[in-house]
Amino acid sequence: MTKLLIYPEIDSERISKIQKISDELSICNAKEISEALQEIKTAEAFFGKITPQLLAVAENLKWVQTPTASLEHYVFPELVEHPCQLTNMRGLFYDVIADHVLGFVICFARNLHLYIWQQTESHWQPIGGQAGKPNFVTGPGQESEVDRSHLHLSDCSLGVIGAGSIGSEICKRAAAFGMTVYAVDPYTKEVPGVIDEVWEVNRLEDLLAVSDFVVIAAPHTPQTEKMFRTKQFQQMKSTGYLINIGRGAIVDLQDLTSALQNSEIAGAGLDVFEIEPLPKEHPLWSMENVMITPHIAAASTRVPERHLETMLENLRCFLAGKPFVTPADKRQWF
Ligand SMILES: NC(=O)C1=CN([C@@H]2O[C@H](COP(=O)(O)OP(=O)(O)OC[C@H]3O[C@@H](n4cnc5c(N)ncnc54)[C@H](O)[C@@H]3O)[C@@H](O)[C@H]2O)C=CC1
Ligand SMILES: O=C(O)C(=O)CO
Repeated sequence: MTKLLIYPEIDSERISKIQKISDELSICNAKEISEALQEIKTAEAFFGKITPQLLAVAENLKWVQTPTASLEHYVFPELVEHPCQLTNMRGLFYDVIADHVLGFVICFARNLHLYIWQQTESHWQPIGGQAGKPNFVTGPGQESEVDRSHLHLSDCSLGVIGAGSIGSEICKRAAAFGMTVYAVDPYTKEVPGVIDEVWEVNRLEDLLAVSDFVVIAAPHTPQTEKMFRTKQFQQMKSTGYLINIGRGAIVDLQDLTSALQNSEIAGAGLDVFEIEPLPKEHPLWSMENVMITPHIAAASTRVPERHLETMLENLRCFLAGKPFVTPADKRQWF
């Protein structure tokens, strides 16, 4: 028998699906920490939030599966040193988060976020153009200078930080809209059919300089923490937009706020924040060039079943002694 401890507890429907994997599996779905502390002594596998307290009494632990893709809240020094293997939930959210990002991009390109502010006041006001009239058509005697307040997406470029499962899907969708696409990543070398050469991370400055939309799709790691400070905002185009669906800790919130207040960048689409929930009094809430979603970019009807399937697939691998489908590096946090 192999013992799997689950803590915090999950619903009985998922438990019965897990149990179907093998008759040789004994599952403990612990409700209370006292029960988890007792049961982890003999468990070989753990699904949930491992803590130093739990790990300290685990005598037989070989595998820990986290319930999230990101690992910053799951990794601690004793776990790094422990011989157990760690798996995460990456690779489940690629399409839905890419859709969310393209939603931000299209709103900014077409000013939909601004028109929604106007709509709340029944205010009919074309943005940009001459005397409030957009000059998408020029006639005799009219000013022919191009009005750049509504962007043509296929003239725009998008740069992604982290071309993993989510990042590469963002690249594919942006390319389908005719955008020029760039990415930096320490491991991914190409995005098939879209980017022949993903740049090394030391070319971040180059990516920031050429991208109209800069998208963070990387994990929070010791290397990415505060990757975006004032210097990086100054390296972006002043007409550029930042979109962050990776992790809040990658962007210094104060520096981002100042960059927006000083018009160093044109706007931001944010799903994740250094402080969550974003405090009610934070100045970002009232900036009309900022779109905020409350860490829900992964919300979707399909994600729960993918979540369970990833867990089951890793469990099958564990029982069969095969390599996991989502192995994670405890030192690198992804
Ligand atoms: N907003 C939300 O609700 C959600 C956010 N996420 C975030 O998205 C992240 C990525 O998820 P997946 O694409 O599924 O993971 P993934 O593991 O497939 O991709 C991560 C990519 O980031 C790259 N990377 C690592 N260090 C980097 C660095 N220093 N600079 C640039 N790239 C770097 C990796 O090489 C990898 O290609 C997660 O770690 C999590 O933080 C994930 C799910 C939901
Ligand atoms: O899995 C993650 O890292 C998430 O942010 C889920 O929303």
